[in-house]
Amino acid sequence: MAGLTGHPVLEIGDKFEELQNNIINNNKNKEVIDKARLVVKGEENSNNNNNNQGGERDMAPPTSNSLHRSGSRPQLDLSKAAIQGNSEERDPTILLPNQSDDISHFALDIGGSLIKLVYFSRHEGQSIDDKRKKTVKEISNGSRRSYPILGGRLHFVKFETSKLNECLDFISSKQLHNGRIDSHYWNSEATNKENAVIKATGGGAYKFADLFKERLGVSIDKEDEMDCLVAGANFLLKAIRHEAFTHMEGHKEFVQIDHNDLFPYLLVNVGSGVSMIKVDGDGKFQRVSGTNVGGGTYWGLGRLLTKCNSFDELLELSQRGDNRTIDMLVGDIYGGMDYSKIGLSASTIASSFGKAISDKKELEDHRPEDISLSLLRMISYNIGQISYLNALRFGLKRIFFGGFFIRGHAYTMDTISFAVHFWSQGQAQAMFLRHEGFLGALGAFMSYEKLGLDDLMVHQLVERFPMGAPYTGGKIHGPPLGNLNEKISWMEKFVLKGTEITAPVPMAPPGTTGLGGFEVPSSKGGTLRSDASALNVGVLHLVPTLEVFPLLANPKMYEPNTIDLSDHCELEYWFTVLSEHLPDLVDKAVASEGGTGDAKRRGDAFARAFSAHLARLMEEPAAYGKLGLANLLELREECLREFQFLDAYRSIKQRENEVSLAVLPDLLMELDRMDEVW
Ligand SMILES: Nc1ncnc2c1ncn2[C@@H]1O[C@H](COP(=O)(O)OP(=O)(O)OP(=O)(O)O)[C@@H](O)[C@H]1O
Ligand SMILES: CC(C)(CO)[C@@H](O)C(=O)NCCC(=O)O
Repeated sequence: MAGLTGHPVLEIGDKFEELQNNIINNNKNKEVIDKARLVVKGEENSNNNNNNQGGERDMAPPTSNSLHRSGSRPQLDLSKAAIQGNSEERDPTILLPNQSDDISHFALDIGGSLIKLVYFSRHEGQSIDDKRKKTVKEISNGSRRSYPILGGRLHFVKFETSKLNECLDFISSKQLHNGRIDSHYWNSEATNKENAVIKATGGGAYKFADLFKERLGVSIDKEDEMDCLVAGANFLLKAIRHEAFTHMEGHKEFVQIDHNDLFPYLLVNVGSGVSMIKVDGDGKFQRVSGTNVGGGTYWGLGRLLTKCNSFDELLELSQRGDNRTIDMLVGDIYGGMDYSKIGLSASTIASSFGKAISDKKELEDHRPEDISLSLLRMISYNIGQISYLNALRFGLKRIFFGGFFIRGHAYTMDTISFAVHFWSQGQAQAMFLRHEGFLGALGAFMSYEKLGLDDLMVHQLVERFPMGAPYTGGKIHGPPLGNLNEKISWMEKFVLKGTEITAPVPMAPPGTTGLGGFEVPSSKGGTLRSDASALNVGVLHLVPTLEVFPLLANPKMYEPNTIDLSDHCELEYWFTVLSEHLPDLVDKAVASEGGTGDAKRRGDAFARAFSAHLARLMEEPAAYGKLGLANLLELREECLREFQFLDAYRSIKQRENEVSLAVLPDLLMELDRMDEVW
């Protein structure tokens, strides 16, 4: 890996004030000030009057509008990216030598029902004092420029649009609108909100523009919703390994997309309303249809009919429902018989809600559970059917479904898949996306001129799940836990609650009777699991320098996970191995941190977090996407890192090193004494 040898390592800001003064005195423009803040380490001269050290530099008062506030948007330039220093390091610093500007930090999709937010953060621990925080110098045309080192994560968060204030508070609390989360140490002017512009799409980008200006002092740069949906979908399908999956009769299967054979496809975004878009390439698409019977209809009508207080409650109700009490089946009409001549079984729904009339029952005579299921089935099936008809119109074989109505919900996906399969007689395929509801927000995020994200390859994005993931089923994302202590107390709190905490369970596959007849979905647990923002979607780590082994015949299709845990025997075996080994690993981790009381507390919290992940995955192996042994081991490492165990085997290594060093002189002498034999 190219290590940029020969380029001196620079540090930020040491000569900022001095340069700034010079520049201001020289009446240069504000852009120069921004660039001048990145100064060569070791070249600080004695005239440097800047007393600021380390983090204090961040507090430098805003003096001008930063580059990323200007009309020309920032870029994340991944060209010539390389690892800085020792490439053997576990978490080596990534250099983006051609990265000059700050990058954008967040983008929004403000829909009729939900607000989706995607934001970027630098790798944890790269604080102002971090040794890894460096810049590189490049001399071109005789002028010196320095560049910050990037590498970071994409986070996904959602809020209800009716609770816009929660979203504004979140943005405020993380200072996203000030760009502070990442850029502050090389761009303190970011606190100047004047001219700050954020990208947003969805109707709310128009509707709430004034509110954003009022509350956060930022202007909204509106991006077209369809453009964003398509850009987001294309990015996910190309850059994320196993983003798409099929879901038939309770069985989930991840699909590896061939980049050269992606287009054309039909994208169906099931939000409050439904958009159907024929996608022919990057930026090449046509909205070919839509329907106003969508997620908003299910939630709106369902709320009126069942008095549910939340979408999740309504969805949960459906799990205990029996639609046969309310739907009119073919068998109800044909005296229990199939109408096989036209391919309809007795259990096929002939008319959704049809029995509500013939039984002459009032609303209160029906169980809310049955109403919810019937409604869910009606809407999902209808969407599947219309989608297929549009695919047929344009000869498309693949249909990708996104939007938060899907919500990773087994019954919804099975119903849509069934409709597509049934009407196309198996010729078309319904596929779902793990980042289902975030297409638009991702598209808006990527619309900051050129971020370089679209150039990322599958192996350069690694998805990780935070320690809280197994616990947060069904909840809309709240403010994240800030520091280590908060994380530990959070884990302790859950243990205190004891039996109330159960690992999330999947919804059992619905029974099907073929030919369109659906039986009651059976449910293992009373609670709806797998919330899309908290569980199915992790944090995407951008590792732009990762390269696959160059001699691979087909790097794009290379699968690093040689042990596939979708095989149940493998799964059980490895889960047992990892669970049994856990106490020993905790002991080693605690010892690696000196065995202090604090280390023990962190060790306990780690064990709890990792056990919760294991329990979650044992019940739903695909909860975090396709699962291989390598993912599981990486998950364990990530958990250790979350509780600040950098190397659980450190003390063992130390001991072994000491012992080795003690015998080294003797060994060398012995080698010296040996005759050279060639
Ligand atoms: N917690 C939730 N609260 C409300 N609706 C939810 C929730 N979770 C899932 N949904 C479903 O997701 C739908 C909204 O999906 P999505 O966020 O993709 O669309 P939107 O952008 O709000 O709508 P549109 O694109 O039509 O403006 C809702 O109509 C509802 O069916
Ligand atoms: C109006 C939008 C695009 C807003 O996201 C969406 O809700 C939608 O596609 N509704 C369906 C409208 C129709 O085509 O009938």
